[in-house]
Amino acid sequence: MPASYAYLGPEGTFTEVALRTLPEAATRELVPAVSVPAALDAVRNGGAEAAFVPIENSVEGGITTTLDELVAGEPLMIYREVLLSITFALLVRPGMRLSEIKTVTAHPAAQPQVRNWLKANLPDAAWESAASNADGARLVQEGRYDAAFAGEFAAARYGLQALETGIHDAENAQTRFVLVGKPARPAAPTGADKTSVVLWQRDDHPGGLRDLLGEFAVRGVNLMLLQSRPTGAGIGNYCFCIDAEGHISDRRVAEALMGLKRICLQVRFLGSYPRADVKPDDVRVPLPGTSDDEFMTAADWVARCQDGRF
Ligand SMILES: O=C(O)C(=O)Cc1ccccc1
Repeated sequence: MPASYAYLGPEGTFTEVALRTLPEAATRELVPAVSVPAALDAVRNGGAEAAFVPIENSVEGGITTTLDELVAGEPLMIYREVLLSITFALLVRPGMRLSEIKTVTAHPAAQPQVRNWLKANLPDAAWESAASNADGARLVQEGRYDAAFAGEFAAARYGLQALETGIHDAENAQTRFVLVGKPARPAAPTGADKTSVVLWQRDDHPGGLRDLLGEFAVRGVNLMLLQSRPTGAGIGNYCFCIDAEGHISDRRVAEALMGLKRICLQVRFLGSYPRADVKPDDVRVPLPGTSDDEFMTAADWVARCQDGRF
């Protein structure tokens, strides 16, 4: 039996479409999970080799269920990311008219992407959250709700009809998905990589967050995501999920992480993996003084000073 990837199901989610763009998915059994935690649990308990889940969208930011699952529990690591452009279709049972729709459903992350459309077209419809967009389609098929926002491709799978397609409040809305597995050696650097970490401050003091960000800034490491999440220890207690440009094997990234390890209460490494948004050729050159060579030359000079050989 081939190794399996768990994904946010049921069949017909955007997550499944994004997963199928990965070449390695073709050689795995793809197993739908009822939720993001269920998909990640399958990895933690050895039931699946990896899980594929949404983590961020360009309209609302981080998908908090996924971030919170990666922040806590047995450590997991991100190995790949996929970006997918998202537009929604309004799916109904055949024959249902727009004027008859009283309840609509979708994944909570879909709501900010269809809010204006709903206000203009179905201002009185009640919103009900579903475990995923395809699960919303399934619930419409069962007669639980009148309409679901989902991918147009989910219509056939659930015997539904698209009353409207191409629904998107924001142009170019994209969702980012990640392939998550148990910790192991990260993939080799490609030249266009991203490193994800979670940081917990050691103590609360003025400029505390600036101190954390400064570890990246002084080494010329650009940040791509900063999302605070409550630690659960009381109001005002947050950890920080950060995506930085570069790979942990880049000296400037490694040195930034060493700096953070020294000043943070805890640092959780979530992986270094190829960026889906650019190719190695399009990546900016490092700022002056932050290339691997320059870090190595400086380290070599210190070693020579320590030896009295400068
Ligand atoms: O994959 C899906 O269908 C989901 O339910 C997650 C999601 C939610 C909103 C936009 C893209 C993906």
